[in-house]
Amino acid sequence: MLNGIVVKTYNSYYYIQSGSKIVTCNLRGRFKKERFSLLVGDEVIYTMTGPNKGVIEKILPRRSMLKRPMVANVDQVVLTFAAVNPDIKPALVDRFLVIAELSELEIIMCINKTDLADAETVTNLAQHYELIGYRVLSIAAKTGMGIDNLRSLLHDKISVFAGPSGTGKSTILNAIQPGLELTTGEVSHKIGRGKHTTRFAELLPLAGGGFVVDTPGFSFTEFTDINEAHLMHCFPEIAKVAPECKFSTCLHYKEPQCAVKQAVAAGRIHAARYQSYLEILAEIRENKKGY
Ligand SMILES: Nc1nc2c(ncn2[C@@H]2O[C@H](COP(=O)(O)OP(=O)(O)OP(=O)(O)O)[C@@H](O)[C@H]2O)c(=O)[nH]1
Ligand SMILES: [Zn+2]
Repeated sequence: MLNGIVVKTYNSYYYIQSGSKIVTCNLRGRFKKERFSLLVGDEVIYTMTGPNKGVIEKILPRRSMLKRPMVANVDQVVLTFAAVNPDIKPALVDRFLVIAELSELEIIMCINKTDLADAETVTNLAQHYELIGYRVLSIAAKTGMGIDNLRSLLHDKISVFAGPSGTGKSTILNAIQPGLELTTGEVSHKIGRGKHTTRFAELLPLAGGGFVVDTPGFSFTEFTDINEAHLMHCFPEIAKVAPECKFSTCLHYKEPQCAVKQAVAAGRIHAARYQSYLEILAEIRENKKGY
């Protein structure tokens, strides 16, 4: 019995990475009967049936599951923004943060292209998110600044990159390990992967251990899978204060004696973050009306 991780699926075959080798496996019939969908990222036990060929005997329990893209056992999301070009849009950052929080993965924020911005701008940006409690790395993929740091955070983990277009996701990956390229938005359009073609993500192995998902996560920022009451938990600084609100059902909107609104007025919660919260709350309500 051997242990491995599914790095790719293709035509009912599963490519299992075990140490440094790849074994092509299929599933025992009983799994097919159970209609179990084995995902990239799943850990399995297999036996060899020939040179580089095997059969999957057992699927180990999943630690996590990311829906977009569908990958099991992802540990963390690296949210990439650019200090400039394209300039950081705080409201867009907040939307990405909410979706990342929904996935319940560890979040690493990367502020890239710091070579193009002045030091003070970068420090202020980083501080804004650090104060909320996020881990922020200021990097420049082009010059290599901060890349060693990021590489060490990816070690032995399964990581997915996400962030607006043009912020440097592919460049960062290439700086971390030349040749390890993300399948970017543009590329997938070029080869015609429309929304009707199923496409499964793959895991790209990192030289020192760990994997990166080959396609960026959750780029469509719509809030369909979330309810109003849960939204505050995607804003750590709001969730922290919320228990002090007069009403336990407080959505921190029009309710009286709201500790969140008081914290905003006192400057303990950033007004722009609260604004993002209200905007997303309104969107969730709008979506609900459509049902
Ligand atoms: N000056 C500077 N330019 C950078 C840096 N990182 C990336 N770029 C440039 O920014 C542009 C976009 O980089 P990509 O790596 O393609 O960005 P991406 O996030 O993968 O973009 P999408 O594929 O659209 O999602 C390219 O022209 C890169 O050369 C950096 O640290 N500094
Ligand atoms: Zn409240």
